[in-house]
Amino acid sequence: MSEEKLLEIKDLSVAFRKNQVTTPVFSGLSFDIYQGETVCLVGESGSGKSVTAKAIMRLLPTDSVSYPEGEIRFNGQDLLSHSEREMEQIRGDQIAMVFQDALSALNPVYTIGTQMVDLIRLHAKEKLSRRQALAQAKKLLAQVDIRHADEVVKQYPFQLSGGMRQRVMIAMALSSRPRLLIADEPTTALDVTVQSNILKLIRQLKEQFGMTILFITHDLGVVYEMADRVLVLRQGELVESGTRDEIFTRPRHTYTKQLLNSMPRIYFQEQTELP
Ligand SMILES: Nc1ncnc2c1ncn2[C@@H]1O[C@H](COP(=O)(O)OP(=O)(O)OP(=O)(O)O)[C@@H](O)[C@H]1O
Repeated sequence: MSEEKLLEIKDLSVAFRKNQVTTPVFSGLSFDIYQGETVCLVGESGSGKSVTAKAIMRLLPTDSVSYPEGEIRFNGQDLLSHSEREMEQIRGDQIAMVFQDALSALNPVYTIGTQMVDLIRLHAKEKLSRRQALAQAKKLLAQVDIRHADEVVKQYPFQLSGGMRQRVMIAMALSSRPRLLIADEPTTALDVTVQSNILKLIRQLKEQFGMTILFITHDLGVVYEMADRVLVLRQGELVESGTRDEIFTRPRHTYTKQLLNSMPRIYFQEQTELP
């Protein structure tokens, strides 16, 4: 991990507006993510994790959200002052996102191959033919351990299992070699074995490509497997942050302790690395 800050969030405030009533999600949220680390943002449902991710990507609905206030600096650039066009480039090339629900993120009427080829050509630095892009798509699928890429590119999203779809989403996210990957509950909908394989894959790809990861989850088991550092969010407030081992062995805040107490103890007894 380096000393260089890749993402700096300073005093970020987001509020939703409905029928002239403004409800804040958080106000004055601040945290940094350093180059090369995996930071897990953890908290119960409704605490503001997804809103944080969407604010970074500037994907919050503009009709119902008060314009986010504060600063979001990515690689030194202030994202909140970027035009939509500049953001499109950042989203495509430098920050990628993987969601929980791959089925709704993929287009149901196009094959995996067509969707990957279009995306790869869109973000390619030089002009690529469809054939060249298809070759790259198959390479990316191999990198996420999909062995029969020749068949998968011809399939539609609904024909793949949940785990396979999530691998495809990860392959698509990697296609532009992003510096930051935001993974929002990417394994929540998967069964335990598939979840564990996908988490392992994300860890391997991070090492291979030197990515920085913001990993959003409500599941402390996943945090334990993934995090270098942990941010604990409660009702829009960052109540505690620390290294993974600090959070798991010396939690300070009552809310963090409650979260840990709600985990099945057997989980941690099975982990051999726990100090
Ligand atoms: N489009 C929206 N309009 C109005 N309020 C919203 C909208 N999106 C989110 N919120 C509110 O913002 C708060 C934070 O939601 P968020 O989705 O970030 O929670 P979360 O921590 O990601 O929870 P979950 O794990 O359930 O997704 C919630 O109170 C939610 O109701």
